[in-house]
Amino acid sequence: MHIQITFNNISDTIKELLIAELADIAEGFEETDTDLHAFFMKEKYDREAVTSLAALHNITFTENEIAPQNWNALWESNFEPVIVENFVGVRAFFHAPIPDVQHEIIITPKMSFGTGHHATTYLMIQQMQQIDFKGKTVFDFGTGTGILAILAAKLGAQQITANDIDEWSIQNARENFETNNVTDIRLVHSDSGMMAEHFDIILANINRNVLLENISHLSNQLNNNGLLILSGILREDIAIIEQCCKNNHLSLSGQAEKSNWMCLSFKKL
Ligand SMILES: C[S@@+](CC[C@H](N)C(=O)[O-])C[C@H]1O[C@@H](n2cnc3c(N)ncnc32)[C@H](O)[C@@H]1O
Repeated sequence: MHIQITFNNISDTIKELLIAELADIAEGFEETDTDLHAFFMKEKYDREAVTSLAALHNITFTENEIAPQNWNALWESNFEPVIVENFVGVRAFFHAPIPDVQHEIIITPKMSFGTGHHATTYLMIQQMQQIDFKGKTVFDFGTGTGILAILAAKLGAQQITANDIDEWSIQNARENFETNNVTDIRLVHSDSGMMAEHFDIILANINRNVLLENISHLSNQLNNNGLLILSGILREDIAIIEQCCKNNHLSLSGQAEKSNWMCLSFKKL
């Protein structure tokens, strides 16, 4: 059996926060006008985490055991194309091509995070539009579906490494690299931002705590004048992230916001 949690009567902002906070343990989400349903495999369900999130946001939830779901059918029914300005269009293979965008990315997300729907990915794509990737070495820390690594390849990056803690995401990213004809990206299954190589650009859309734990590794691996683009940060966490970056020779060079989520760019001094 699987578990379905329903968070009742919540705002769109709280829905977005919950989706991001539960992305690592939930198999999928379904939204209605007022509610959010989150689906879990029984062995991955963490009642304590769900209860403390509900208390944090001052909301209620109900919990039901349900028949096993077809997660593929769930994401297919939920996945609408995403367009980031006229720069990038993200769609599934069953959608029609998106006209008038510079780069099209085809994603089969299944259980991984990274379709551009979430503000944190959208902001990363927007920031990537400002950066010259041609001939650059790139590390995509926490690649999920591989969306950012695919975009870096399409923008002309020369050598790309992508990692994820989640074995399922590694398989899914590999599948998406093949679909998008960018198969020379190196994929690593690992649980930290520590790599042996140095990079010109590091992309990291994860969350506050994983970022704080890894900023010193990321900075050590960045070439001088290299760029670190961080997303997955809430507005109230800007100061702590900025201070940690400052302590690690990284100077804030840009920031963007969407739905209370921040994307911060840093330059290695
Ligand atoms: C918010 S998703 C971002 C996915 C994609 N890069 C995007 O921008 O949409 C974060 C990803 O980081 C992975 N992750 C979380 N903690 C990690 C860690 N300590 N080491 C490596 N990957 C991690 C998760 O499995 C998830 O796929």
